[in-house]
This record gives sequence, structure tokens and C-alpha cells, in this order.
Amino acid sequence: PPGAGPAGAGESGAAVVPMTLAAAGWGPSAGGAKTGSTSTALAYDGLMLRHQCMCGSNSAHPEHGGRLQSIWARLQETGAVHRCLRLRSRKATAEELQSVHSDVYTMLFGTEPMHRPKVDVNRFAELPMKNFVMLPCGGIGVDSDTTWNDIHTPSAARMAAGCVIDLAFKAAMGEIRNGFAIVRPPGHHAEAQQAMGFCFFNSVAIAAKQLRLRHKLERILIVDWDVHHGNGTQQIFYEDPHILYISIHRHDDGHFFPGTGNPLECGSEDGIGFNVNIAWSGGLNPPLGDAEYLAAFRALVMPIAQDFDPEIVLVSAGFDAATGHPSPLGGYQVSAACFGYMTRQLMELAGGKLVMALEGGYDLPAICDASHECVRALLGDEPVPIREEELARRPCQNAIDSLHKVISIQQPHWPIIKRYAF
Ligand SMILES: CN1CCC(CNC(=O)c2cccc(-c3noc(C(F)(F)F)n3)c2)(c2nc(-c3ccccc3)cs2)CC1
Ligand SMILES: [Zn+2]
Ligand SMILES: [Zn+2]
Repeated sequence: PPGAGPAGAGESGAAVVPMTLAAAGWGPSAGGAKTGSTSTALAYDGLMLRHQCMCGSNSAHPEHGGRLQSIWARLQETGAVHRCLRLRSRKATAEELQSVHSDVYTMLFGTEPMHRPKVDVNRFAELPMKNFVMLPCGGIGVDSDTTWNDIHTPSAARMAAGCVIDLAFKAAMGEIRNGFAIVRPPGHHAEAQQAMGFCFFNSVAIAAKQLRLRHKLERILIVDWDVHHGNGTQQIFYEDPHILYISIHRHDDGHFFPGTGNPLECGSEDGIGFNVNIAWSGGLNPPLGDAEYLAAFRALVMPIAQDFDPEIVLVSAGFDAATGHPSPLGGYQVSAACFGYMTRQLMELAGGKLVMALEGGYDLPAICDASHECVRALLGDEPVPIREEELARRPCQNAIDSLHKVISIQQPHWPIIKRYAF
């Protein structure tokens, strides 16, 4: 009827319809959750399940969509999904991807065949990678692990990056308190111009770079507890003092994939001291567990992080250091409770602005337990206690030696850290 105007229209007729959660970019399940800066948001999209080898076999390729489906199902059946906001997911734009990766690389891995613009092929010569390889399974890939699906991989990889970017933006803006991105393919091995280790676009690095460019943040902390070193993330920010990269990873003096991540790698140029590699060595005698990761957090991660005083914390949350990952993949025995504890520790930084992104991990019960404990921590739930014997256990000698080595290397850059009398 005339004059009705939009609901709640003031005399000026301007719509003062309260911003609905939907209009603000939130999905349907947001209604049941707290809103704004007290809420935890989850990012997940079925599009990321379609990235799979043309051979269609999950047994040959452990980095499969079932990883995400299992985690999502666990978060649903535990009720966690309904206590969180659901981010409306979107693919990263070419411009966002190109803030980290080169334009040719972005075109190669970020466009479906139909939309691939004609680019003169000899520009691809710039890329270190010459071509795709035929895999024994009949599929193709960048290497024997990093399988490529010409139709589905570009959109899955762009969706993963888009999810992490938007959670990071909303946390930086205070629209959410924290978030967890249940994403694949993983990203932390992807370098500016090199896909590898199941990774194409470095989602966490792109989100950090976008926070710098679009939100002018000055100090961003990236903590990477995936059992593998994030060679890509390190390379991308190696000269950048605004992004502190702290990685805890199995290194074994370079004999564990990807081989980078030596504690002597501290950054370069203005970035010296803003790259911290907590590199475990000594193989699996004994396998490392909660006691070692708690010691690393107490002696190095938290003192350095507090001194850096980040405005936001991003976590490359791989769970392949968890129990259930045999040696070639991980070989360690970190518990789900310990991942929850490390999450709570990082929540004490940056006013609680914390965004986590799934990287590695493939034992389904293990990554479901760990993801659930991390989301419970983000929601402020009571922690599941770490086992008494782990809390009481002195870290193994190999780990003590590794920590002492990192402390002596990083001490000049971070005087706050001191040699613990282990
Ligand atoms: C068939 N064969 C079976 C053994 C194999 C061993 N993998 C590795 O040694 C390996 C090598 C390079 C990178 C990674 C890796 N793990 O997590 C990540 C990630 F990027 F953080 F996600 N990268 C792992 C497995 N890979 C996984 C795997 C699962 C999930 C994500 C990535 C790898 C399980 S077993 C390689 C494939
Ligand atoms: Zn295959
Ligand atoms: Zn890994």
C-alpha cells in the first residue's frame, strides 16, 4: 500500500531495516549463535570436496575430501556447528591470489579451462615447474602427491583461500571473536611460484597479506603447528618484519619433508628475527608428544608472541603431529587435548583475535578429535585435561637439545627468551 515504505522506515522514508545477519553475510545457522565479537565462526564449503585426482581413488590419495566431511560431521553431531556462526564462503579473487602468487601462476592454477584467458604460452616458461606429470594411478599432478583436477582444483583452492581471508577480515574488524576454516587443499607448502606438498595457493599467507594491504595491520603472527615445515609461508614473508612466522615441525636435520625449516633460518633483510623455526630432530627415539609441545610453547612460542604483541593471530592448524599418523607422515603423538591447550594459549594474544585454518592431517578420528578440541577452545568451553603423565613428563633429551639450539639462535632477536634449566 502507498506510504507503507520499507518496514521500520523513518519519516525520511529511508529504510532503517535492522541489518539482518543474512544481509551482513552470515549463513542460516547464524541465528542460533551469539553474534558479533563474542562469536566463533566456521568456514566450510562442499566445493572443496571436488578437488580430487581424476583416478577417483581415495586410497591412493590420502589428502581427500573425506577429511573435511568427517570434521564437519563431527562438529555437527557434537552441536558445535550450531553454536557457531557459519561464514558465507566465497572464492578468493585473482587480485587477492596475486598479492602472494605471481599472475602467471595464479592464471595457471586459478582458472578453469573455459575461463583460462589466452596467455602467450612462453610466459609459463617463467614458472619453475615445466609441466604436469602423469601419475601411476592414471591421474595427473604437479608432482606425485599434488594431484591436479583441471576442472575442480582451481575453484577448490580459491575457495579455501577465500574462506581464510574472510574469517581473518571479520576477526580483524571485530565482527567475530575467532574462527576455524575447515578447508582443503592445504596451503602452507605453496610458494609464490611453486605448488607442492598437496598445496596450490597459500591461503594463510594470502589472508595475512590481505590484512596488511586492506586493513593496514602492522603486526600479524602466524603459528604453524603442522608436523611439516611451512616452506611456502616462510619464503613468502622471509623479509617481512610485519609478519612473524613461528613453525614447530619435525625436521631431523633436513631429512623430513620438505627439508626446509632449519632453526638457523631467521629471516633476511628487515625480516631478520621474524622467522622462528622450532625444528625437532632426533627422529622418533622417542616419538615426541604433549610434553615436548608444551615445553616449546612455554619456552619459545608464548614469550616471543607476547613480546611481538600481534594484532591478530593466524594458525596453520595441521594435525599430522597427532597420534595416529605413522612415521612417513608424522610419527609424533600429540593429543587432541594438547591442540586445544595450544589454541587457548594463543587466544590470550591479540585480544583473542584468532583464525585457524586446516592444513595437513589425515587420520580421520585424530583430525576430528583435534578439530573439535580446537573449536571447543574457540567457544570458550572447559578444556579437556592433558594426561597427568604428559604434564609431569620431562621432555625427551632430543627435544631439549632442539629447544636449546633454537633459544641460542633466537636469543639475540628475542632477549625475552632465556635458557631453561631443563
Ligand atoms: C601415497 N602416499 C602415502 C604416504 C604419504 C606420505 N606423505 C608425505 O610424506 C608427505 C609428503 C609431502 C607433504 C605432506 C603433507 N602432509 O600434510 C601436508 C599439508 F600440506 F600440510 F597438508 N603436506 C606429506 C601420505 N600423505 C598423506 C597426506 C594426508 C593429508 C594431507 C597431506 C598428505 C597421508 S599419507 C604420501 C602419499
Ligand atoms: Zn590418482
Ligand atoms: Zn603436514
